[in-house]
This record gives sequence, structure tokens and C-alpha cells, in this order.
Amino acid sequence: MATMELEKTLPSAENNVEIMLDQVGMVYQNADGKDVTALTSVSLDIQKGEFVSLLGPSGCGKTTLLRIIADLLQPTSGTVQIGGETPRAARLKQRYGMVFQSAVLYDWRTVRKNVMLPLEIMKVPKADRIERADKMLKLVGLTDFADHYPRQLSGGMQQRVGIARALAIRPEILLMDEPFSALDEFTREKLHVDLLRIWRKTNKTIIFVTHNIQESVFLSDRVCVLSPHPGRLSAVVNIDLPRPRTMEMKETPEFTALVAKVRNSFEGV
Ligand SMILES: Nc1ncnc2c1ncn2[C@@H]1O[C@H](COP(=O)(O)OP(=O)(O)OP(=O)(O)O)[C@@H](O)[C@H]1O
Repeated sequence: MATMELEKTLPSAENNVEIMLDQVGMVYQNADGKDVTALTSVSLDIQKGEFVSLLGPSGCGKTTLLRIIADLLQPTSGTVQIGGETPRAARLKQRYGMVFQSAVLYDWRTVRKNVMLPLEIMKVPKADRIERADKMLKLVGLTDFADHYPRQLSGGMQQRVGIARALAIRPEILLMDEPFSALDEFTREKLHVDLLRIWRKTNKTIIFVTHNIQESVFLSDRVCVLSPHPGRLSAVVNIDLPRPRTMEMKETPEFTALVAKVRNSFEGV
């Protein structure tokens, strides 16, 4: 227990905190008017540029926590600060990019025009929109598909478009909600490596929601383990594998030990 506590507090000591969660709780009311406690007392500091996973089984409150950070939900207790501001202020300043399980692309717009959409809403001049969209498509490896339509792309390619679109607004924080869970294993592994390359190149802070232990260990600096009934932060595990991470690392004893450590951190599952 003492070790877990130490791991939880270590990064904030570096004083480069971008996201601060203090005793965050969420109680929903279901259709019968009964209270459903989705999250209790989550406290966590996330460093600027950190890659953090929120890991847990279905119903442990991962999406709720991500939505609270994104200002899509108001917590019923506790506070959230994004670089000293409220989530509302951060959202209005376009500090968040979001990627979901499904890319939700517009079928009638080309790939480039899908990526340009948030820039249109922001009224970025057309020439800049095209330049920024093409830069993002290059980053995610889709330059040759800019004039294709979403239906002409595989699921993995569509998720790449979703990532390009989220990055086009130049957010500081990328919030990803099970972005690869609908993809086959081969595509997912390729996207893991690509996401880490994009993360390093762009220096974003990433919060990545997943229920896949191996995925969380491979990608993250820290894995935040959420246990259910009610949702709570039961451990924060530092992933001290060297970077850049490679697929071969998954076969090392260090990787296996970290997967076991994370798995053993769940409570009441
Ligand atoms: N709008 C809502 N009204 C009532 N209860 C809700 C609502 N949204 C979520 N819940 C409940 O809150 C708990 C946490 O839900 P949440 O979707 O955050 O979990 P999750 O870990 O993201 O699950 P999954 O992996 O299945 O998406 C669950 O018990 C869920 O049923």
C-alpha cells in the first residue's frame, strides 16, 4: 500500500502538472430516480506531456471521468483544474482534442474535408485549413487518401482520420475513449506504435481509456487502475519500460511483470 501511495504522488512533485483531479465524484440518477454512484473521490495529478491510461472493467467509471475532464459532464463532488483553469475555460480555448471508439466521419465529405471540419467551425481561413489538414494527414500516414471518402477506408484508417481531426485544432490534451477497441489485433498493434510516434512528435498530454491491460502497459507512463462498485482509483502503476517502445518489449519479463502488477491492482473485480 505504501508503495502505491508513493507512486501516486511522485509525478506531481515535478511541478509540471497539467490536469489536477481533487476528490472527484459522480452520482447519476437513474430512470427510477435512484442514485447511481459512478465515481468516488478520485484524486490524481497528470503531468504535461504525460501518457496516462484509465484502465478498468465495464462500468468502473472510465468514460465518466474522461467526460468530466472534457467538460462534457459536471462532477457532483470535487474539483478539476486544467492548467489552473476550469474544464469549461479549457474547452472554450480548444485545449482538448477527442477521439472516440468510432471515428464518426461524415460519409459525404472527403478525408481531408473531414479533418478540416473543426477548423471550418473555428473559422480558420481556407488556405490554412487545407495546410493544417494535410499536415495532420501526413502525420497519421494518410496523405495518399486525402481525397478518398470514409467508406473507402478500413476501420484502422478511419480511426487515423479521427486522430488527425482531433489534432487539427492543435489541442494540448488528447482525450481518447477506447479508440482501438473495435479494431482487429494486428491493426491495433500497428496503431499503438503509430500513436506513440505521434505523441512524441506532438508533445501532447494523452489520457487513454481502455479495458485492455496489455494495451495500457504498452502505451503508458502511468496506468490508473479503476475498480468498480463504486468506481474508484484503486492504484496508479508507473510503467518504467524504456522508450521508444517496441513490439518486442511485449515478450520481455519486465513487460509481463508489469501486466501482472496492474492485473493484481484491481479490487473487487
Ligand atoms: N447517464 C447515466 N445515468 C445513470 N447511470 C449512468 C449514466 N452514465 C453512466 N452511468 C453508470 O455509471 C457507471 C459508470 O459508467 P461509465 O460509462 O463511466 O463506465 P465505463 O467504465 O466507461 O464503462 P464501459 O467500459 O462499459 O464504457 C455505470 O454503472 C453506468 O451504468
